[in-house]
Parts: sequence; C-alpha cells; structure tokens
Amino acid sequence: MTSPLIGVVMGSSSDWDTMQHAVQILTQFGVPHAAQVVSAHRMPDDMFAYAESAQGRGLRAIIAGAGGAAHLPGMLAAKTVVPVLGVPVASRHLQGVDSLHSIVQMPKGVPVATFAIGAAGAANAALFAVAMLASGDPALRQKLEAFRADQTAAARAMALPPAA
Ligand SMILES: Nc1c(C(=O)O)ncn1[C@@H]1O[C@H](COP(=O)(O)O)[C@@H](O)[C@H]1O
Repeated sequence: MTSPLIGVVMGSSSDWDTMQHAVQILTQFGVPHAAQVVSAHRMPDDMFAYAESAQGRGLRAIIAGAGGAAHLPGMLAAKTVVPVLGVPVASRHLQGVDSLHSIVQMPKGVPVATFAIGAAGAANAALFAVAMLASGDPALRQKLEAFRADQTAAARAMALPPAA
C-alpha cells in the first residue's frame, strides 16, 4: 500500500459532510491520502502525536477542517513544519464565520493557509495540495491542467434561461 502524501484531519465526524469534498478531489487525482478524526480539544495528546510524526510519515501537507473554536489547524501548524491547509467548517450558530476567524488569524511565524468556509473550501484545499505536489510531478500537473481545461469548457458552455 502506498503511504499517504496528504493527511486529512477533522475535529469531529460531524465535519465529514464538508471534508469528504477534499477526499473526493484527492481520490479523483489519485493522490495517496488518509483521513481521520483528530481533535486538539478532545484528544490533544493524539493531535500532538499526529503533528510530531507527520514529517517522518512522509506527509507533504495536512488538510485540517474544524468548526467553531477551530484550533486544530493552528495547533497542528504549531507542532510541525509540514504545510497545514485549514478548512473552516460551518458551525450551527455562527455559520462558520467563527471557524474562519479562528483558523485565519494566526500569529506571525505560524502560518495556516486558510480556505473558504464549507465544501468549496475543502475542495479547494485539496486542489491546492494537488498543485503543491504537481510542481514536482509532471503527470500530476497534466491531470490538473486537464481538470482546469474541463472546468473552463463547462463555464463557456453555461446557458442562461430566458428572462421571466
Ligand atoms: N474545532 C474543533 C476541534 C479542534 O479544533 O480541536 N475539535 C472539535 N471541533 C469542532 O467541534 C464541532 C462540533 O463537533 P461535534 O459535532 O462532535 O459536537 C466540529 O465542527 C468540530 O470540528
């Protein structure tokens, strides 16, 4: 079995509806990945172990999704130099604005690349991870270029309904 290049973690299984969109993209591009629940709040020792072992396990990036007081991406970034891509998950009461602010407002020196709230952010985090890997992998770069070309063709083919 190929060891994962991208780790996908989330604070709770309730984040899966959002984070599965990252996993779908990684699967589509054939990027070896592994997804699991890791919570800075509820399982801090596991979170530390995950971050501390990330480099040695060969992870090239970690996509971390969390909602509300979303400390997971930032705490991972505090414990590893493997790039962390943060995905704010929509929360029940504040619709994910709390998650976004928690993830994006990192202190200088400990960056988390922060994406949009929800499914689009999760998909874009995965596409960004693919782009990072593609810079050293011509076959993957070709797949990414084909994906973008398909997207452009679909946008050009968009038709609008007649005005009411
Ligand atoms: N933000 C975090 C962290 C963390 O950052 O460590 N751990 C869990 N959570 C978030 O709590 C929300 C509610 O979780 P539950 O649905 O399990 O109550 C989830 O969006 C999760 O990401």
